Amino acid sequence: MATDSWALAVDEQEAAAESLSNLHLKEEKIKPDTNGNLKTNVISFKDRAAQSLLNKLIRSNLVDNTNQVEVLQRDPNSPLYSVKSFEELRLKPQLLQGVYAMGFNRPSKIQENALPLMLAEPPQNLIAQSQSGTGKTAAFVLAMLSQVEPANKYPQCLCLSPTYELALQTGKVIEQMGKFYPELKLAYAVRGNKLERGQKISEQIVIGTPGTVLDWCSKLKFIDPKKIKVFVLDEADVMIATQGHQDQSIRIQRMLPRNCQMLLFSATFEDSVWKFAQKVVPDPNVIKLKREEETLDTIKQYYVLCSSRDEKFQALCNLYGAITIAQAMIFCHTRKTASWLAAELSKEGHQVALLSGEMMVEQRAAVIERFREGKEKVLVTTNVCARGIDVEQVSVVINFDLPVDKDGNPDNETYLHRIGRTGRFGKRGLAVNMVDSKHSMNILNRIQEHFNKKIERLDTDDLDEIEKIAN
Ligand SMILES: Nc1ncnc2c1ncn2[C@@H]1O[C@H](COP(=O)(O)OP(=O)(O)OP(=O)(O)O)[C@@H](O)[C@H]1O
Repeated sequence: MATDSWALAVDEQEAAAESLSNLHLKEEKIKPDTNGNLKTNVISFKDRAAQSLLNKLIRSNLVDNTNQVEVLQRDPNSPLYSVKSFEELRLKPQLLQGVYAMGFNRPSKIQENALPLMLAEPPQNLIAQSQSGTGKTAAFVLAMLSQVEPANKYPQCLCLSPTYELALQTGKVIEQMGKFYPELKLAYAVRGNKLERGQKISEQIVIGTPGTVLDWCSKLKFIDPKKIKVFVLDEADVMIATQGHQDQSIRIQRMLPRNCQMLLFSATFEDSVWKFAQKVVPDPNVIKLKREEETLDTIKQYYVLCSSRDEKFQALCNLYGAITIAQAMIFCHTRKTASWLAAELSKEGHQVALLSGEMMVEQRAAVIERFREGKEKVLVTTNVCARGIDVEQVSVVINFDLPVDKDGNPDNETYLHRIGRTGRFGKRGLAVNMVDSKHSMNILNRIQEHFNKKIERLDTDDLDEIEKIAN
């Protein structure tokens, strides 16, 4: 696939403007409504899409996963077929070359089961759920490239992505994996990619956002939907966060021929995603990869009693004075506290990175990358930025503020995610919670009760005690 053959005639300025506004991830402020109730702090479409893009940008390889795969076959009588090598799939030679050129040696867990189903004859429909980074994109790209006939100069594979940026990321994977097909071309159906009315496009694969793809299939007739052989709906959980996308996706699906293969992928499977998936994919096979259980067993948890923000800062300095901390992540409740803390720590001579909700996704990815490389030793962040970040060297996690949900109750899930950053892969980690009021003591007690794990008190004025816990 030649790079110059790529039909990305996007109006650059418009796209860039859309990108800036779309990815400006905002932390929603919790404000009481007229009745004094706290407003729901829903994760918005923008947040989900930005988080997904961030994960893709910072991920360097497959997410480690040792968990069970559940397969629900449409025909329960057919034998379960899984592959341990790409050769077993009998891929076309150009495609096998593409796979190896990407550095893949063997299929990932989800690919072991999904690929034989997707590449079966006749092709099977599939709904697959598996956490981000487990190889879903690569799997459906392989399915599309296996079915496409480059000699036929019309769209045969259609892939829906929630945003322009996510479409581009998937496009890059198609480009890399399909590079040994010289005739293959890809078109981006995204806002700003203006084509002549009445024109039919010759690219064999089209990837785009639902609104534009719908226009291209119906109003503008650039694509003949009846000729589509593979339809992929990626990131279904992000997609359904906007009502419009759901309706548009379903309308596109209805234009496709009955024998078109339908594939849907999602990182999570709430009820709403599942309902949507069933509308889009008739007679599906279903594959789920269970999430790796995070536990707190290998993490020593402490709390420090303070009476103000300044005291919390002092306690933090005492900790740093007493023990050697390879890398630490410090969580604050608001952006303002995070900026203040980062500035104070810098004044003390620490190399600090600040991850803030007002940064764009690309900037955040760069900060995380630097932290991963060890260029900074402390990462100060608010919760919204830090989901899913894996940094192996992080030995200490500090909750400068305890995690609370929209109603001010303890957010146990977030606590687990934050603390889980330190004790990965069986390593022992240290977590320190700063408590500065009766209210936060109450939150801490409820977190202890929830996990049924004692959080010990630590006196940060007692250097001997701190040294003991570090060993
Ligand atoms: N079989 C494989 N062997 C080695 N690396 C792989 C394999 N499959 C995928 N990868 C790599 O692992 C990373 C994650 O894969 P991929 O993007 O397909 O995951 P994903 O589940 O689609 O994630 P997301 O939900 O964020 O889109 C990528 O860097 C990809 O190149």
